[in-house]
Amino acid sequence: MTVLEGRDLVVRAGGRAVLDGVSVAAASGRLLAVVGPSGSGKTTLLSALAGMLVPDAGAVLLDGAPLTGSDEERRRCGFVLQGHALLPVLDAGENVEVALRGRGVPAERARELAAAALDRVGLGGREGRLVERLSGGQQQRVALARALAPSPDLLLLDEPTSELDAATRDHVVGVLLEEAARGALVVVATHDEEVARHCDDRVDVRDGRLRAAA
Ligand SMILES: Nc1ncnc2c1ncn2[C@@H]1O[C@H](COP(=O)(O)OP(=O)(O)OP(=O)(O)O)[C@@H](O)[C@H]1O
Repeated sequence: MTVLEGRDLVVRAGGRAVLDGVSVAAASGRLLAVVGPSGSGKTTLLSALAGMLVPDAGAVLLDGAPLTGSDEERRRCGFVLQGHALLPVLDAGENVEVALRGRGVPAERARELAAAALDRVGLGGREGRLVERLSGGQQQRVALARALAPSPDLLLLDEPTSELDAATRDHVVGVLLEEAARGALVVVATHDEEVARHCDDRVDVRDGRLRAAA
């Protein structure tokens, strides 16, 4: 059982607290939605939980121990960040393979796993397409495939469906539920109530604080 916990997180930026004492816990086998409108603090919370942003106060604990930023921690975690951070001059398959090769997966196996991950997100057969030639929604799904492909213990996803039409969004939410069902801990930041509705748990963020669910 994996537990990721943010305790009393405070993040200050631009002269104010953009996270102001937020506590949240996510567990393996469950899909947690972090819900809130634009600017409410979702990205900041996810970045802190991912260990990419050190909070000004509070702590992030993985299985009860503070994050250390170790390679082992990074290997256990898959991310989808806003902006996707794909390599535009590589093709879709290569972008996914990079994450696998970085975890020591041999080249041929990485190719197979990348193709399978792209297929899961509805991009089967598009491995050879240059990322810079893909639509925003397709790029978003390549980023998701890259996060999923190594079967990480934790998946932290910032608005992974924001550029998708309703049918594709629903398909992707189904994939996230499958990931939780295989035992992954999945946190998804979203402003989309349709996404939140399918999640096991939710927290609502407003102006950097948690509030009771809408
Ligand atoms: N480095 C920074 N300097 C100043 N203000 C910041 C900084 N980072 C974030 N903020 C502000 O903190 C607030 C929360 O930002 P955050 O990106 O976490 O919100 P969000 O809920 O993810 O919004 P969106 O869905 O639009 O990405 C916003 O008002 C943002 O302008």
